[in-house]
Amino acid sequence: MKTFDALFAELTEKARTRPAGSGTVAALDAGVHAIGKKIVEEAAEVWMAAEHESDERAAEEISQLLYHLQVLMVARGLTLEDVYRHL
Ligand SMILES: N=c1c2ncn([C@@H]3O[C@H](COP(=O)(O)OP(=O)(O)OP(=O)(O)O)[C@@H](O)[C@H]3O)c2ncn1[C@@H]1O[C@H](COP(=O)(O)O)[C@@H](O)[C@H]1O
Repeated sequence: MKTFDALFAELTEKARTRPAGSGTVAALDAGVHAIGKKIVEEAAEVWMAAEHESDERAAEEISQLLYHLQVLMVARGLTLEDVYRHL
């Protein structure tokens, strides 16, 4: 099962190697503004799923929000340590 740290390593590598067909590369090319809008959209979907849908759907939406947060971190050049030291 993939962890938060493993996904971040994967996305960092995608940003470095820029493989064809990567949604992450496309998102990074779209920029921080577009990624930020996606985060807001996914956060709303998390809220709605948590309030109205199953545990499975809520977990799925949360995973998507975590993914888009990580894409924003990569876009800004932030590391896991940059975030973890605030936890
Ligand atoms: N975990 C994710 C992940 N979670 C969410 N998403 C993206 O976020 C979107 C969530 O979309 P919604 O369900 O809200 O659907 P949507 O609004 O119709 O989506 P879009 O039209 O906006 O693309 C998905 O379509 C994916 O584009 C993800 N994209 C990739 N990953 C993982 O990231 C890694 C790198 O992926 P690639 O860069 O695509 O190779 C792989 O391990 C993937 O499994």
